[in-house]
Amino acid sequence: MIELRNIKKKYKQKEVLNGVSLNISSGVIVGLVGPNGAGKSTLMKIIANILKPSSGEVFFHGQSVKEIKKGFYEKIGYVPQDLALYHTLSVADNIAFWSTLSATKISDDKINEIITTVGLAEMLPVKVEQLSGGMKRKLNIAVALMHNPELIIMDEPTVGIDIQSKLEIITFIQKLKNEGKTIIYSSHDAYEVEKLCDEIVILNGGQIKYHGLQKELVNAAREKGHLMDDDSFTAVLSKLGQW
Ligand SMILES: Nc1ncnc2c1ncn2[C@@H]1O[C@H](COP(=O)(O)OP(=O)(O)OP(=O)(O)O)[C@@H](O)[C@H]1O
Repeated sequence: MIELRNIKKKYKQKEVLNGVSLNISSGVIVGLVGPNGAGKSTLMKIIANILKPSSGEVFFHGQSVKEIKKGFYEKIGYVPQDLALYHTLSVADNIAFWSTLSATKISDDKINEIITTVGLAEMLPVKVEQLSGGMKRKLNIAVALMHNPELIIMDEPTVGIDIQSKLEIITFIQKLKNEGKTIIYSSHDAYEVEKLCDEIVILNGGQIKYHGLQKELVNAAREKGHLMDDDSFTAVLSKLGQW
């Protein structure tokens, strides 16, 4: 579904991505992991076509995203790391605003469905600034997904929230996968990456150091001789700088 060919990205003189090539199949959840500053957010923005690479190309269903115009943004949902919400507006007004950005009309049924699924139906009249951190995160996800995209890019969507909200969001993402969505998911949380992701991509030093099944990651780390405190998934994710 998504193919990255030799993506490079420099911010001024600083090289962040240095030749990233990757294929992502439909219907999988891919965990994008790596140490702080590895370039995960940069790569996700490039896939979402909201940031241009310095060189290289992204293909969506075989077509370069440079050539796909408006239709591309209808097919993807991008959940940014920073909240993209109007804090002085109500939940309902945020939904109304974001739904107008979609080229195709989003039905009230679809909006109600997603707001109910993320547990915010009772909060529609409440201003965003009065929501808890977890509720804001859920709304941030909901507004990015109202148009029912087939590819979902989520950049640390659960950062800074309590475990209960985190579990609810995990359940919601599993539901999206069961609906056949393709999801690229960045997180530093070993628990949720292990629970959610079918495949793992490790980004470090501007390059992909591993792309394979999540279940095989611990074995791969052992075979590569990475030092781990134990054989847990958490131990591998805590040492990504070694890759
Ligand atoms: N707009 C920008 N201008 C200059 N440098 C940038 C810009 N955006 C990111 N960087 C730098 O690029 C590098 C990669 O940043 P990026 O946010 O993509 O990493 P990340 O893997 O998502 O990090 P984290 O896990 O901490 O969120 C960092 O060194 C960052 O400081």
